[in-house]
Amino acid sequence: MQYFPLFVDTQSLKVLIVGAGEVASRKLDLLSRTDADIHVIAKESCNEVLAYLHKERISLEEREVNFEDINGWDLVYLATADKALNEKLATLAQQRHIWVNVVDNPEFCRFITPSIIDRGRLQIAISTAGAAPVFARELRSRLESWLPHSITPLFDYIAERRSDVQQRLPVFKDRRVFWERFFKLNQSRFDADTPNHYQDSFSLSKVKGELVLLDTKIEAELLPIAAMPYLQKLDTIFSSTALPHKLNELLRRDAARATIVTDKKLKQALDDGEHCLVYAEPNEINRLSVLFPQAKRLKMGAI
Ligand SMILES: C[C@@]1(CC(=O)O)c2cc3[nH]c(cc4nc(cc5[nH]c(cc(n2)[C@H]1CCC(=O)O)[C@@](C)(CC(=O)O)[C@@H]5CCC(=O)O)C(CC(=O)O)=C4CCC(=O)O)c(CCC(=O)O)c3CC(=O)O
Ligand SMILES: NC(=O)C1=CN([C@@H]2O[C@H](COP(=O)(O)OP(=O)(O)OC[C@H]3O[C@@H](n4cnc5c(N)ncnc54)[C@H](O)[C@@H]3O)[C@@H](O)[C@H]2O)C=CC1
Repeated sequence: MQYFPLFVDTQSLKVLIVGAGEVASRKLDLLSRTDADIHVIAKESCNEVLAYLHKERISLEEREVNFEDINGWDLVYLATADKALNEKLATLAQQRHIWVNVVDNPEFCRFITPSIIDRGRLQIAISTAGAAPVFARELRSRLESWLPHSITPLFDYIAERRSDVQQRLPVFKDRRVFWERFFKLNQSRFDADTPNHYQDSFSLSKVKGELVLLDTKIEAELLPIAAMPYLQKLDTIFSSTALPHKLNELLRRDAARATIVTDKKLKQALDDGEHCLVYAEPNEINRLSVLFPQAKRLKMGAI
């Protein structure tokens, strides 16, 4: 992973864009939605950039850029059509520890711009590490049509209720179960039923734990897609051997890990409502599937 995705707080972030052509205006379409202070320096500006000036969203200086301009910014975008100039300014920015993006030159980028699906609090960023921006754009259009715009107020609604849920359900695990129930009932819609789904998620009866069994002979990449929701819900993973890397990638990252499990301990965890995975030799998995007939035994291509 050469490029690591992270989400930057744009409040009081100082951003400079050099160049005000088509590409600069595309970056501005995204940046203008943030809280950042944006300044543009360009000899000439296209109409789209001027529109942001007229809306007072940016400040603009129409002139040649100079080396002293690359000072005192958090982020700098270089979008002039002059390759040598962009490279020189990018090198200066790097020397001054300013994060820099050169629109047509990943080699000189400290960070790159992803394709973004903007649903308010929900932000999805897609990158191909520069390999195929058009693929990123097309994946974005598919996700855009899949995620309704009403998901924006849904996440505002949820954010306002986080502390209510924390107070009403003091145990961490109960809160997770609560949110899982809520999203199952409500899906990604926000409508008149959403408050009912919210209340109903508190009152549903306590869910039972779940045991998932996987034997060491089964390769992670051959597991069916239907197995993924089980792997993503796990509270505890029991295994006396190291997990193969590919399997580990599929498991819920913050699940607890334990090496040895007694039958008694496993039963207790299930009674406590935990989702458990046991990864062990086929003989041990055979034994456990007799002992816990309700367990889901993962197989290649099917459950
Ligand atoms: C490395 C990166 C640096 C950066 O700009 O941050 C970069 C670099 C380059 N882009 C080039 C070309 C094009 N870029 C687009 C579109 C987008 N490019 C974006 C990001 C990025 N572009 C970063 C990597 C992102 C990633 O990880 O995938 C998006 C996501 C965001 C945005 O720009 O706002 C936005 C889609 C937004 C959306 O719609 O969702 C299109 C298509 C179009 O215009 O519709 C074309 C023409 C087709 C083509 O050439 O592929 C070229 C060749 C220039 C040349 O040949 O002259 C280079 C340089 C090179 O490849 O060396
Ligand atoms: N148009 C596109 O879809 C893509 C373009 N690119 C590349 O991105 C770069 C920018 O593209 P466009 O926005 O289309 O170019 P453009 O020519 O429309 O805009 C360049 C901007 O930089 C300014 N500028 C140039 N020299 C300057 C200087 N010395 N001081 C201050 N401002 C200066 C110009 O006044 C103008 O505002 C180009 O290198 C292009 O090859 C890369 C990917 C896609």
